[in-house]
Amino acid sequence: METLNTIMNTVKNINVSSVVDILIVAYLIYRTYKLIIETRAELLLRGIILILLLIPVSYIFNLTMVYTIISKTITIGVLSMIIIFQPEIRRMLEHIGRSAFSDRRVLRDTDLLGKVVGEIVTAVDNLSQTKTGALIAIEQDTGLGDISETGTRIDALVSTAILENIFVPNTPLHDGATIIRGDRILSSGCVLPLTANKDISKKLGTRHRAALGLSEVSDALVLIVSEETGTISLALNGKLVRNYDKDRLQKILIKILSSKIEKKLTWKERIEAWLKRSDRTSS
Ligand SMILES: Nc1ncnc2c1ncn2[C@@H]1O[C@H](COP(=O)(O)OP(=O)(O)OP(=O)(O)O)[C@@H](O)[C@H]1O
Repeated sequence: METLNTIMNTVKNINVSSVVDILIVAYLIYRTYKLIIETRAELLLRGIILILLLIPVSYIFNLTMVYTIISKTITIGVLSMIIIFQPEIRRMLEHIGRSAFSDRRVLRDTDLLGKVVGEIVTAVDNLSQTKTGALIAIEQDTGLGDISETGTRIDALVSTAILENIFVPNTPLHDGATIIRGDRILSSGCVLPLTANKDISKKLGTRHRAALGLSEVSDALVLIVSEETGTISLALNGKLVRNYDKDRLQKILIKILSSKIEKKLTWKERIEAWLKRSDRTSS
């Protein structure tokens, strides 16, 4: 009866600010869960939940030693988690920042997007056929300004010829990554953060590890051409997918980048884009 009264009192005290409070906390928990579930932190999270469940269990069954050890080490545990999950926490904060203040960095015109992707894909395909090692990061919402400053500024329109030229072996800019923002090549010879993921194949060297590393801390699309095999790979959100051919690569890049366009268009722009599309199909 007492419990019921407490519940009723709590329900009565709920007001707008408590609803907002609950919604914000629920959103933060959801985003954290989604981020963790996509990363190597998932197994660690399961371990933490198990340990946390031990607190009430040890209390109920009077397991004094277990209870004391877990409850006394929990503060150190939280601190360690912040250190261990630093990349994931950073990504989460960036995700939140991105949703709150969406910027206009990505290409907003479908025709231009098709052209830029076409230039990149042709370059990557040609580099793959000549087994020329390459690393290209396409910026999305996470700004890559700090990364681009580690290299040499190019600031040229994206073109197959320039991209191929950049990666010619033994030329000054071929080492490191090239960063693309919108329809421009921002800079080349950039240093990317290496992944600390121990699960990836030992056969993959630092080029692939650097691509994965950047994809873990940003939403960039990172393309890799292997110097050894000519294989084309794509790193995105901490995952590496290998063996792309020209068509598949073109499709996936258009799909991902155009989904960003749709999201960022205003209603007026959406209607204009729709009218443009129907004009094209009727003529
Ligand atoms: N942190 C980094 N940031 C950017 N580029 C890097 C980084 N580390 C290595 N690279 C690039 O990767 C090249 C070395 O590639 P390595 O052979 O180790 O990688 P790999 O993954 O085995 O690729 P490949 O199949 O092309 O040999 C370097 O010459 C440099 O251009």
